[in-house]
Amino acid sequence: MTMKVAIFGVGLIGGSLGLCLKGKPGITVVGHSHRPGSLNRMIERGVVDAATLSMEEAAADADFIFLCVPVGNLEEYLEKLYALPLKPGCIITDVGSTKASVMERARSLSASGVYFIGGHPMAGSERSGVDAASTLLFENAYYVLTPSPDVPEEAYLRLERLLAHTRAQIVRVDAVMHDRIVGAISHLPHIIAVALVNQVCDYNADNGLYRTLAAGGFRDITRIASSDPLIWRDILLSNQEVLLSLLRDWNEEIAGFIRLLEAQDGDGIKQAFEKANQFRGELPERRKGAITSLFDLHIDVPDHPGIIGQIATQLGVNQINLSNMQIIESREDVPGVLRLSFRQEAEMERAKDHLLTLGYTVYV
Ligand SMILES: NC(=O)c1ccc[n+]([C@@H]2O[C@H](COP(=O)([O-])OP(=O)(O)OC[C@H]3O[C@@H](n4cnc5c(N)ncnc54)[C@H](O)[C@@H]3O)[C@@H](O)[C@H]2O)c1
Ligand SMILES: O=C(O)C(=O)C[C@]1(C(=O)O)C=C[C@@H](O)C=C1
Repeated sequence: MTMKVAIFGVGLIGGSLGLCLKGKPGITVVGHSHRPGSLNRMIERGVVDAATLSMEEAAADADFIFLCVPVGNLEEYLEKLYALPLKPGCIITDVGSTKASVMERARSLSASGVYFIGGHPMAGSERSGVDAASTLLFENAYYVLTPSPDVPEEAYLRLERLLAHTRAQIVRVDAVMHDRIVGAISHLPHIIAVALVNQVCDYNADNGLYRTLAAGGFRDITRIASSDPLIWRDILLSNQEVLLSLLRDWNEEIAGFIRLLEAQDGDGIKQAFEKANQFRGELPERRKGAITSLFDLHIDVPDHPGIIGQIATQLGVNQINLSNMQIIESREDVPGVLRLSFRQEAEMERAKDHLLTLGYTVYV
């Protein structure tokens, strides 16, 4: 039996979902766009089986409908969809970065036999559009679902089964709680990144050295300032109350630093860094890649061409099965620059012994 999945808004997130679902047994993916120019691109990019400008055509007989449009357009899409004849049992879900407002609107629109389950994959990028879509975007990320209490468990489980193709971990969260949490760990950081870049720009635009010298720290903390302005306008407006309260707390945090500096309180500054180090060190590491591996080695390798090939060859010659290999771009959380992953602990131990005898520095 074939399942039809309709995706409205085939950009970064919609396109990535398409890549995860298209070609899976029994699944057909249809993409909808409001712009004629986008249809060919989504087909060329291979994220959907078919593309249409017609909402009716996309929604007809769909088993699942994903709304992947900007947050500010979700309500309008919901209203239009609920006015169409939808397949009984159809599940409508969204990927919007806020959940309370869309859940409320969906509640007011309910149609018999059609279920709305709010969704939000906690993975993304500062890039947007279908060209930025990736099969691996959701792998090992958390994917929040916010079903209202009247959604039958059967429907929830059906969506959960479909989303297994994303390889994300599904987590059920209350919509209001969701908005409070993502306000703090996603929306406020975007505001701060933008404010930081704008502060440097506003006060120093005529001194090119600021741009030249902007190194790792500035770039790390401001990557997300390059995010799509329209997408973020909608997200921030939709989470207004939560953000206003967080920004007041932020003012307090900054005022604390002003006081520490004015008082030349070195211990206080050190303590602030120690506290942040500890909390941040406890964040679970996110891993992306085709293979979920269990046993990892980190090794330091000298930076010269061919070294990675040599290590892979040395392991291969010794019949040690390597599952995955990753160069670690950001060294902040882990020692070593190369991660070697093994399915079996014994295999990892053999690799460690072998690499040690070859003189590498190895961390388990
Ligand atoms: N970017 C992220 O990191 C991220 C992560 C998780 C969730 N989200 C959420 O996913 C949704 C889509 O974001 P994205 O990053 O994929 O954005 P995107 O710009 O890459 O994609 C949005 C898509 O919606 C389409 N669209 C349809 N109607 C539109 C309209 N009236 N105005 C503008 N665009 C319209 C666009 O053509 C585009 O294909 C948003 O609700 C966002 O909050 C984003
Ligand atoms: O990695 C990024 O670039 C993101 O901004 C992703 C991010 C986040 O803040 O973590 C952004 C918005 C989403 O709704 C979910 C994830």
